Amino acid sequence: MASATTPTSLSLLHTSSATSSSSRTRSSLLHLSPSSSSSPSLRLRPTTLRGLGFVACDPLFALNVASKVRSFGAGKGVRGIVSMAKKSVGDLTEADLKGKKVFVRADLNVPLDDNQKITDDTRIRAAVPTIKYLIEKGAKVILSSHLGRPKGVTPKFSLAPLVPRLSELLGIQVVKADDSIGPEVEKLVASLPDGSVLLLENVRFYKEEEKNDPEHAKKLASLADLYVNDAFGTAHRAHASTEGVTKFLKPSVAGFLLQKELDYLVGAVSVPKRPFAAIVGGSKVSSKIGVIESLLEKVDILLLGGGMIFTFYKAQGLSVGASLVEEDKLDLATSLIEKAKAKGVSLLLPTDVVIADKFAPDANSKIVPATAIPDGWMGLDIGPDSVKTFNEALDTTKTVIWNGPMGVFEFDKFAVGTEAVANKLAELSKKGVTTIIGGGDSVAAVEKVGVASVMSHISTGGGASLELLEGKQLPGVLALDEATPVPV
Ligand SMILES: Nc1ncnc2c1ncn2[C@@H]1O[C@H](COP(=O)(O)OP(=O)(O)OP(=O)(O)O)[C@@H](O)[C@H]1O
Ligand SMILES: O=C(O)[C@H](O)COP(=O)(O)O
Repeated sequence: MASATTPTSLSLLHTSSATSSSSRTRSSLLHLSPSSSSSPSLRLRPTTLRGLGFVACDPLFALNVASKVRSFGAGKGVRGIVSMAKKSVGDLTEADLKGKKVFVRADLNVPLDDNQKITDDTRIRAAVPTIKYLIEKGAKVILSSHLGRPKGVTPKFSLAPLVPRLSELLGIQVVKADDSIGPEVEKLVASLPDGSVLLLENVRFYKEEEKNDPEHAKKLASLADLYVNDAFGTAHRAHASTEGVTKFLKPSVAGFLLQKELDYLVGAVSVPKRPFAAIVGGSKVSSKIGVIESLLEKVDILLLGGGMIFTFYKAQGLSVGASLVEEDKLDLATSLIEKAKAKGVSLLLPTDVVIADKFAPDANSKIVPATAIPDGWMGLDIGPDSVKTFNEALDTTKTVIWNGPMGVFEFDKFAVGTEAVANKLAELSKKGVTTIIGGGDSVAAVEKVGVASVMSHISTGGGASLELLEGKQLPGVLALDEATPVPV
């Protein structure tokens, strides 16, 4: 169990001087002096972080890594190591595509307001390059997606509101089917001219979709000659339109968006330019255990923020007032700290926090050292000293991945730490650091700050990006055809 005593001089996290089999270098020591009345004295000893070596790659991507790594990260559009493992839509030529019916699974699961207006079209825009490539090569695109989690046919989850924006972005009128299988759809498919797009109705209107029913997959597949999966956000689901259809359609290849997501979330993360830092925030440590454990195998620096830090503080014997704590995860927090130490990863926890007297946008707030959170107050953001330290650590890096906000960024008063991280990453990105925003609320934060366009990569996946960062393999990706190996 964690010690319940408050240390007088707490080394919140120190890195190991132990050497490991990896040639990563690490050092930095974060000292916290709880006796200090203002902010704790904090010293990040000069780091000697240098990008020296590689970590072990996921087996799927081990092939040819060494030869590809030199070119990786040269900029957007680079075909990195990961995309080499799966056959790509870019491998299909005009001869392969002209006049062919191509079943494209995209993730067009976009937010709609009460008037059925799209409030964020990112996922539609992200699907455009693959569709454009196909229509320019004379293919007949049969486009499919889910929207929401309907139980049976539900008009408010129809894909109809997406047609105008899709047509506008593609520069052609997209035809919409009222179903995703059946004779009416078959008729529409038969009448498609080369270079056109037919949007099927929400594939989740059939329960067989999520059950990955083989007969249903066969019906979807019967509409087309070949298959392109570009639905990264749904690639962690083994559904009929993401996995099942691949059994009946050859070739089954990856779209450009799927490739790019894998290039960054697996490629850049497995073989990063070093030093490599991860910033992990969000509400609970329990939902990020897999991500933290997996990243500890790969990073040189790990910065933690968000609600989860209070479980770490408590595990270290600090008082956390009314802050969010997962009592049953105290041992886990301690073991993650130990693991970081053993791996030689510099794990930095915030040294000061913004506390509030209630969980509300208009709460009274103040900045206190992490060691001095009064009873009844809750930490809702990281403080300015922490931002400074995080920035200093980030200044040493060449690759950064970020998942999860630093505080309750939905309330302006407690959005400062999250926005500071977003701005820092934008600054680093402009200097050539590879910056990857790993989905979920951190994407929303980056967009709120208006720096989304400068990041190296912003994931369109929530659950899918988390699963990838946990080191899991995605069924929608695994089902695709292997690429022809490239000689080393
Ligand atoms: N100190 C805190 N106390 C309570 N909640 C917090 C704190 N810091 C951040 N949060 C909340 O954490 C939430 C995000 O946590 P979550 O674990 O869902 O992160 P995420 O990875 O960005 O999202 P997702 O899992 O949807 O991809 C936000 O709603 C934010 O308000
Ligand atoms: O929004 C998402 O994360 C994807 O579209 C997947 O949706 P799902 O969680 O309903 O499968």
